Amino acid sequence: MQGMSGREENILVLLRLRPLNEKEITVNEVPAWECINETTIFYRNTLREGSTFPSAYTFDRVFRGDCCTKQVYDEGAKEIALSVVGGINSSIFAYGQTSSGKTYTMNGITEYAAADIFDYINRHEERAFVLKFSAIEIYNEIIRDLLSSENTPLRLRDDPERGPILEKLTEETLRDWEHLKELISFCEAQRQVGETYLNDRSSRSHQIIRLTIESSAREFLGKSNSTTLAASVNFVDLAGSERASQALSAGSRLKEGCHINRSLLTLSTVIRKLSKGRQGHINYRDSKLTRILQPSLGGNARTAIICTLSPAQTHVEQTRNTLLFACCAKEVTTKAQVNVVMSDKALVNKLQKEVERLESELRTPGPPSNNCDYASMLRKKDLQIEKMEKEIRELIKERDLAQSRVEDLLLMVGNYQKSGKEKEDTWEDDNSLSESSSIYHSDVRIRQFNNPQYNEDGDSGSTPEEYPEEYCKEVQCVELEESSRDDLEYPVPSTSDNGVLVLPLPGDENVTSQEMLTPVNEEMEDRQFQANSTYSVLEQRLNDVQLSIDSSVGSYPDEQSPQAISATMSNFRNLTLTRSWSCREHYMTGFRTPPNGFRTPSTRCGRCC
Ligand SMILES: Nc1ncnc2c1ncn2[C@@H]1O[C@H](COP(=O)(O)OP(=O)(O)OP(=O)(O)O)[C@@H](O)[C@H]1O
Repeated sequence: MQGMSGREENILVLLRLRPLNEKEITVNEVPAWECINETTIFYRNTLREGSTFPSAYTFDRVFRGDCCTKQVYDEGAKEIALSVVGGINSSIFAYGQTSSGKTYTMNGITEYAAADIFDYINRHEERAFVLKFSAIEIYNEIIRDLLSSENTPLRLRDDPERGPILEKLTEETLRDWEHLKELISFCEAQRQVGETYLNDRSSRSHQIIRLTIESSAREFLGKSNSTTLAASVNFVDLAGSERASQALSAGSRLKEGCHINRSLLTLSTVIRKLSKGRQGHINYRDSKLTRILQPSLGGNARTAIICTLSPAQTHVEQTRNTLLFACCAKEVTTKAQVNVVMSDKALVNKLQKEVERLESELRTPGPPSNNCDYASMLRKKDLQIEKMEKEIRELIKERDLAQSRVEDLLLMVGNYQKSGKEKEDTWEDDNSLSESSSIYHSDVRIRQFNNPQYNEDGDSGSTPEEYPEEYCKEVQCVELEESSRDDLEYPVPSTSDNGVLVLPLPGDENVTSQEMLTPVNEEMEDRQFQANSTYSVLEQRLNDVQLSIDSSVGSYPDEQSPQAISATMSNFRNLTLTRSWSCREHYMTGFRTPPNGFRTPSTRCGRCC
């Protein structure tokens, strides 16, 4: 059974003052209580007695002695009782001292409510209804089935879903109104009633008549989506509290009175505790009555309590007790909910879907949610690293290109220096321009580099074609490696204040630009400067990207999957910096540049970097 969460509401508390009965009139009782309006009852004798008790009490509704039970039902209990047709459990109680009119009231309320339920069923032909009747009494703390002639006590057990359950309780499905009347009469005959001084027909037990209504929309009957509303309404006629001295009870009556009072005391305690909130232990289990009524007292049912009063001055103390109970009860809240029962088909359908879902989960076990996060994080980081690696490759290319331009410029400078005023070209290769970027003009001629390290014999006339190996640029192939990052801080050509290009040479670090180079024309200087700038910028960018990768990899959580980490690290290791002298610059044949005279540690191999 599923419950749709409902709103919290207070127990409805109604007060019914009965008229003075014959006995009371005989002894010249005068009414001590008066209903001064629809919600307030007033004690007339406060001033005369100088009582410290309040003289006025206010409730949801109070009914004078001349109000009929129909009015009490219509203006008080009806709304609560009929909640049952909408799938909400409800309970109507009558509480009060002996002979105050509980049975009188509840008999009428039960009949009016049942009549309204029948009427509702007749007016709603679109729904199929099943109406069930059951009745019990609690007599001397023993639960009896009032529909059974056997005197076997019923066992009460607690069901975690349905609450308190009475085992083997007879439940009659009602056929019609006559059938209901028949059953009510049968229960009445079965109930423990005894004569006391205060009441000729005093109820010696608590009686609970229960009507259970199940309804389903006819159009969905037998279909998989069929659901049923199911709820019960309890009509509770409590035994009345009594003073042995007033009831003049003895023997079995006295014993009954003790049980009645004890269970009523438990009920009062439960109500008092509930009225102060639900903190702490609520002693429902102290009596069968409170155990059975638990859902109606602090649970999911709508509840109305009709407190019945005798107006006689002789009962003023019991009346005050009842008023005190009523005051506590009006503070108690319940949270009514609609009870929906699924049809067997709908239930099977729902369970089948659940089984399918679980099976598919088993087939494709997903990682726990945090692993899932890590996996997506890893994927993201891998993509980031991949992108950065690409960027590095491009930067290396650009940087190498810039480096080669620097070298070309140096070559040109050397040639200028060597050829002096003759300005005689020793060789030229227009192809060299093919790989040059836009900083070169087409009319720039590349001249032979005049470095004794590579041209010891001074054979300036040798062409690249004649010495292919010598002209191959054997460069430092630098692979990224954290440990050798310092190697990236190599000397780069710079321009001196007087406009000469300063190029440090290996093994001759003190050689000045003047000794090495002669001033070149401004255009050459500009180009050299641009090349140097580009080169430095590229170096810086390369470093930045490397640092970014370092931080990306470093930010991986420790719990990453080992495979993913090792894959990432292997990518990363491919970028480690190592020196290699075996790599030859890829443009060695196409770009016929003479070997330069100094190592350029920043020059990297285009293949493996
Ligand atoms: N509102 C009323 N109007 C007229 N008569 C009433 C009213 N209430 C009760 N009576 C009469 O008072 C008498 C006692 O009523 P009832 O048996 O209902 O009291 P009770 O509270 O159920 O008592 P107990 O606890 O002993 O069973 C009955 O004869 C009943 O007809």
